[in-house]
Amino acid sequence: MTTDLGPPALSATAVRKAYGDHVVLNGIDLEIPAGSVFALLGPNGAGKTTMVQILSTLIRADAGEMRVAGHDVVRDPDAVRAAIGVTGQFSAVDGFLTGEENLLLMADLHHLPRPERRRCAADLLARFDLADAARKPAMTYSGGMRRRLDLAMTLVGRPRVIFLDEPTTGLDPRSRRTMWGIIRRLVADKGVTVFLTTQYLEEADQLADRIAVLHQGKLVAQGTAEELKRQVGGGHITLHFADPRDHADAARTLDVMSRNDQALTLQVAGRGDVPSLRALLDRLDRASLTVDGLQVHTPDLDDVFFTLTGGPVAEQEPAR
Ligand SMILES: Nc1ncnc2c1ncn2[C@@H]1O[C@H](COP(=O)(O)OP(=O)(O)OP(=O)(O)O)[C@@H](O)[C@H]1O
Repeated sequence: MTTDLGPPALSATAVRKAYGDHVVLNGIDLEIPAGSVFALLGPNGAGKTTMVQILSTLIRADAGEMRVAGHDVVRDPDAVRAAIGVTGQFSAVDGFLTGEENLLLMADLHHLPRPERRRCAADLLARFDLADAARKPAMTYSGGMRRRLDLAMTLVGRPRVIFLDEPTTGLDPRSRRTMWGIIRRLVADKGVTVFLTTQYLEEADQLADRIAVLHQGKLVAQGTAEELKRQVGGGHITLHFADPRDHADAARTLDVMSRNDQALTLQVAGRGDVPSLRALLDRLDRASLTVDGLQVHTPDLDDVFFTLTGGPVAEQEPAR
């Protein structure tokens, strides 16, 4: 399908994949505009890697139509391979080679003209903050450096669509943020399309223009982070009381979602904006009840996942 923004960078219709009677993907439809970041969100075992492997021509789907960078995945896999880059859980980095050698090897594989090889390697090492470590064997790199090198190697071929399969799994929070910055710059500078898989709701929220939630072989929701959060409805406010009598009286006065008699807390529905907080506190004041403290909880993607799947983000077995 063609949109106002030109043909999508990636489209998929009714994609299905099963291993024996184990249905991993059960009718997946996707359309990703060029130059955007798309996040496929799901817990361990949801089928994210399987989807990436199918779209990047590594394995065949049982059914479905897919186009990547304008090419049919089944009929024209070579053209798809030439247009994409994939960094996955199994890195292409050779630990015995230095960062620079890894990049030069990649430049060789892509038949870059000789003078351009060194220029390309130097440029990528600088961009990915690896210049100081360029001459050290990759096996001495930290997890974050290795991921950055892996992504840099993918860029040597100037892909138009990049698949990042769980790019920050196992990284510490600081390395994760560095990686996020790199991914954002990649899209802003080069206009490439990023297909990202993640089990981190915050990562999808931070990076993606659009998010799809994969659960038991199906996409149970698609939209921007804001749209998904809206589906969950409002947030809630937790009120803390110091006096058990105030706690009990407030529980009778207010429309309470839940109460904790040990912690002396009450949860009430509400967006937590200033007028509704003022109204809530006025109501307690009029009843001469003293609130010790309060917390506002605005809905996040964790709530979305909980609402859509009826459970927390945890390892799951796809539908059989
Ligand atoms: N070659 C295979 N043969 C049989 N089952 C497989 C094969 N590859 C994957 N699976 C199963 O398909 C399901 C989806 O796996 P997949 O790796 O796509 O999930 P994922 O969402 O990427 O999870 P993770 O975050 O753990 O990588 C899992 O239950 C897995 O065991």
